Amino acid sequence: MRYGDVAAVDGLSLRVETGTITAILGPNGAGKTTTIETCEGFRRPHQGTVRVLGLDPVADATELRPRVGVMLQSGGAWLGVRAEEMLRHMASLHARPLDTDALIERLGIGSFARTAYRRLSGGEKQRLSLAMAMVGRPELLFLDEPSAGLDPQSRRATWDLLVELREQGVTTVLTTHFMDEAEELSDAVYIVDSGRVIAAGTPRELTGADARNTLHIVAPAGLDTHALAACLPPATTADEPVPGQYVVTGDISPGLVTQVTTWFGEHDVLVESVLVERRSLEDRFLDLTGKALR
Ligand SMILES: Nc1ncnc2c1ncn2[C@@H]1O[C@H](COP(=O)(O)OP(=O)(O)OP(=O)(O)O)[C@@H](O)[C@H]1O
Repeated sequence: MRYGDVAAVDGLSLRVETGTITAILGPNGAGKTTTIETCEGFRRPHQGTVRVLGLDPVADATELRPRVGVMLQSGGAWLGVRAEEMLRHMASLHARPLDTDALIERLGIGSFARTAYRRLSGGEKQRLSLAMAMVGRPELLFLDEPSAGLDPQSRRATWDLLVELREQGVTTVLTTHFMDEAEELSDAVYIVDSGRVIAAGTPRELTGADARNTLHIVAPAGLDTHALAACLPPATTADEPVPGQYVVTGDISPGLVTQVTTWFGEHDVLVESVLVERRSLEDRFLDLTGKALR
């Protein structure tokens, strides 16, 4: 996908399994919105192929629209319409809508149900947009930054709803800047940067097995870290960046933790604390690109 000379999405390939939550994670300008809007049929790709539920999102839009719920980054409602009116209108367009009252309750829409769309706060608009995307009981949900601007309580309510929908077989594709959202909610994560997928997998795969974890040990200062490293597997490092705080990096397995604490014991050193720090998606992103997500 190009905007003039800008290649916003270039050779990006992703596949979403039915009944899962997939997160497209990346920094500003990575191409997340362009990707999702292309899947929604709002943009026609200059090259490549997009199939959504086996259909072409542009050519088969009429067939696809009733089966797909879309939450845009902004807009999607008339300025003067009241929040509840808009949601009930959306529900009336679908054959088997969700229980609108229950949705209003779950997403806390009741407190602004009679407020005109243009007067809603950012978070209120966000919650209404989410409800509008879900109310038609879609097979597939596209959510562009669903929890941007939400307070922690609304974020949690949103996550719980998405998990429930997954239990009912709904497939969700969402974009996010939030590592915890991707890590906690999604079955698959695509990390994108500069319009390309730079890593993909389950959150566990991305942060676990092949990612380097860290073991932090607090113990008396000045121990010989070279001697410690020499006892450990080849790809493991041992340092004392701050006196009395030791850091071991590598594939931190239960066996390695035992090896390290045994080494301290053999040197007659009482360890004060041992902490295993798992690499987060943010660390992984930094490893891959050298830049922070936000
Ligand atoms: N309508 C447009 N005209 C020109 N360039 C655009 C347009 N929309 C997006 N771009 C450019 O395409 C690139 C990808 O933008 P996109 O909105 O897809 O990124 P994003 O990952 O969703 O970012 P954000 O997290 O900020 O929403 C950016 O460089 C952006 O400046």
